[in-house]
Amino acid sequence: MVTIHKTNIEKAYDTAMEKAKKYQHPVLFSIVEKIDSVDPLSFYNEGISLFKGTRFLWKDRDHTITIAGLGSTKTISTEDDRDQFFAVEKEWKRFINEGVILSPENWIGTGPLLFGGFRFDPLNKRSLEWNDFENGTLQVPSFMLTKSKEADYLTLNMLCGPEHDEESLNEMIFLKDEIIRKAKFPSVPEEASVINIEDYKPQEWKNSVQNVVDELKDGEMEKVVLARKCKVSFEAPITSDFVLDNLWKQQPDSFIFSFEQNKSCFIGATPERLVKKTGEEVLSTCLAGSIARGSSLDEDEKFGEELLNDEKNRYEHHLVVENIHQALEPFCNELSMPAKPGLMKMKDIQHLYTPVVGRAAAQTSLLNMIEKLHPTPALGGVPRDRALHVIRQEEKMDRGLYAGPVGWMDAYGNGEFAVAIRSGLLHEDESYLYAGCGIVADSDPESEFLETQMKFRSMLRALGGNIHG
Ligand SMILES: C=C(O[C@H]1C=CC=C(C(=O)O)[C@@H]1O)C(=O)O
Ligand SMILES: [Mg+2]
Repeated sequence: MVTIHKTNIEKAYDTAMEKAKKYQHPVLFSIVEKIDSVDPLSFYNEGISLFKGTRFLWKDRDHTITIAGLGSTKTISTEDDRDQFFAVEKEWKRFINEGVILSPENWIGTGPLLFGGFRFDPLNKRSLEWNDFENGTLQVPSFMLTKSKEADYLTLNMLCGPEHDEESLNEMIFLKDEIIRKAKFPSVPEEASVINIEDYKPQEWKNSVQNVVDELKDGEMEKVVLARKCKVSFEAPITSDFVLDNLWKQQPDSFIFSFEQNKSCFIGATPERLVKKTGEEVLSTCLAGSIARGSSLDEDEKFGEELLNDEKNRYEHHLVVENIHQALEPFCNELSMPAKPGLMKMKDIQHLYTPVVGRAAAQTSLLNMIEKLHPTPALGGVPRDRALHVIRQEEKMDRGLYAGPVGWMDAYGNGEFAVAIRSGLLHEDESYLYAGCGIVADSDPESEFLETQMKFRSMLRALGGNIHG
């Protein structure tokens, strides 16, 4: 990777051309600049005519960064389940090392950046609705807005090679300026109307929970997370812009993500961080154990206290804490977490929550940690492989990217991946929503079912479904 700290575009472009000649294939050319403030939703919406099917948006739950991408300069996808994280890392490193980045400073989340997600279980049978996504699907956008607390930045990524000329560079720069100019006008996404919401075989799901409880009572497993889906149909095709706009307003304290691929979009607002890396600093989150929000402040506090002292939920949570600690320990010089969980309150639900903070050892990458962390017992179970086997048998569905890692990483090793729950797949005039819960030997099928209903609410509301409050 050559990083040029001069605003000399032509000189940098010539360097990229020389590299392309040397490697005998096109290489990445990336330009980063500071820009005046642009609304990320307007930027995303501005891409609807030229870039629909290749857009993404990410906002973290701490409000430190928002990233929106349009177009695809490079796609890295994995078909093979073996070593998929290693394969992505290898291809990504090669791509950025061969390229040229023209950036005044190496700002976090700017320049070439890989955004995408991984299927929850690459070994499970695929179903048709997930056809637009591979096991791992990641992309480097062509135009990207990064909004941090300090400033807004615009990145232009393109391939430059023997068959590309300076004209394509000028065209890209012209297009970039046009997008920024037009994104200054606020966007108004097209509304959608829900015509039907269908729960998939609720009784069968409750029976599956009972089967799993019976198996857990035998004592060979400790926890299995079972999920179910529902299908929402619309009068006309639904755009991700509409759903994103709603999530943005309704779920300010969640990670918000949207990831378009061809005619599909995987979208959601999740409270759960898998792992974040900024320089050496590592953050992860244990999130498991749930209860409703109260209808008054008093009731809400009472529910919170109940959750903090509930043995079944504490056990559900404890298994996640233990597992995340074990997974991260080999990668971190320091690792700490509070002795007891606290509460994380979302609009429709509250959870037991334990933050984990660490300092990464040299050479540790985000993907190294994801490989060991995923799936945590908040989405898989304990022991992991046995639980995954039971999930395949009992759920009888394809989770796709639901409950998988979704997020980004930049060329400097910073990045963040969330656990893609409270999410759904949009496809033309249909949408599939997914929600699951941690089953332990004490679980009751009826209350677990009610818990999944609470977890559907955020997406149903964002789709325009009839939810009160
Ligand atoms: C599997 C989901 O939630 C997980 C995360 C938090 C709490 C959970 C629970 O209490 O069961 C789940 O482990 C979901 O939202 O689909
Ligand atoms: Mg639970």
